[in-house]
Amino acid sequence: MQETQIKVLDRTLDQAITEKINGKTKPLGSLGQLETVGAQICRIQHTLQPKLEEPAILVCAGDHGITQEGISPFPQEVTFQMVMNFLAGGAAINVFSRQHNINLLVADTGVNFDFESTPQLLNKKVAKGTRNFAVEPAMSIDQCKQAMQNGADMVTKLHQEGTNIIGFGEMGIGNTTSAAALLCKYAGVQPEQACGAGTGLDQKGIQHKAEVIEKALKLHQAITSPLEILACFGGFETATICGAMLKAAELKMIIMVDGFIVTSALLAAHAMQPQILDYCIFTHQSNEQGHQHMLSFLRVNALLNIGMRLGEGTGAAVAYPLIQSAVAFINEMSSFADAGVSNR
Ligand SMILES: Cc1cc2ncn([C@H]3O[C@H](COP(=O)(O)O)[C@@H](O)[C@H]3O)c2cc1C
Ligand SMILES: O=C(O)c1cccnc1
Repeated sequence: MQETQIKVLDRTLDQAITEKINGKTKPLGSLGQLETVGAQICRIQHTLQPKLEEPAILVCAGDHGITQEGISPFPQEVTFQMVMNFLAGGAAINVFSRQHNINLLVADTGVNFDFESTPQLLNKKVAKGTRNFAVEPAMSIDQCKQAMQNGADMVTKLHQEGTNIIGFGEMGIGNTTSAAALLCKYAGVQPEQACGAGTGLDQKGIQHKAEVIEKALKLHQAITSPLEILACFGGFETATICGAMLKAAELKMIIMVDGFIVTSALLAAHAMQPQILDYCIFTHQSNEQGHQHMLSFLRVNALLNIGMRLGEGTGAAVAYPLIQSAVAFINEMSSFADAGVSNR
């Protein structure tokens, strides 16, 4: 993975941005988080006329050795079956991306299946699934770096094609366990707080998942560097998304952060380069309980909290119109002076 260097945002336009927003025909602050997001996009793009161009969502799929521990109610083959569903256009993320004209890309980052080669599926397979982190690190450092580089390459290409806003999605049976372990390591949260139902575990299942993580944390307690943590507990899709996010921020793209799994990839990226947060819009708060711990650790608020807990990038897709509204009001709304409306 080539080193990325994310710039801390230039804040010299901050006062002009605030004045522009406060000059609009509305009571101060009355557009709430749309104002915060609009200002953030102005800052990222260093302009008072922000633009969203060629929005994209990149869904990364990968399989997880940790499924051997019985931590998901669904069998591993659902990962490749859902990839087929993405390619056929029938998954939730297909529907919402079509609805909002978002360019949807799907990558095999490490699925345990031999797909027929098709231009619709980006082949970024590092291996056919990670190893079981209850026994050994999920991937080697080289594999982790390879996945991160693959993510960076895909983002670079999209950037060259004109994309300036990107969301990430994932598919990988077992990946809520991996994400929970990453949450424990990066944020110091306890397994019971980090674990949730995932695709639908009952209370006993959640307890078992927490125990699996607790044992794995003990086994790998010597591991402390951000990259080693990602390699030990992450998935190929998570590592790919981590590298992709780092590159997106370096290229000054807007990053739409989805739910629990995608935020676990961001925890890794944040541990490597904390300034990445300036480029992130948190689209929704997942109902997977650990997600609230991730958001509090990062000290951020999400735009939506509507009980979603699917992944695939669906939170990013459904929140995209709100981001469009944030940009539209900044560009199109009249000021008190233009409209002849009396200000206080
Ligand atoms: C049909 C189906 C579609 C999905 N789309 C996303 N996920 C989500 O659930 C999985 C993680 O949950 P766990 O850790 O409990 O296995 C991931 O693949 C995630 O993207 C799905 C899960 C299923 C079953
Ligand atoms: O919030 C998520 O990303 C999520 C939650 C449960 C299952 N899969 C994904």
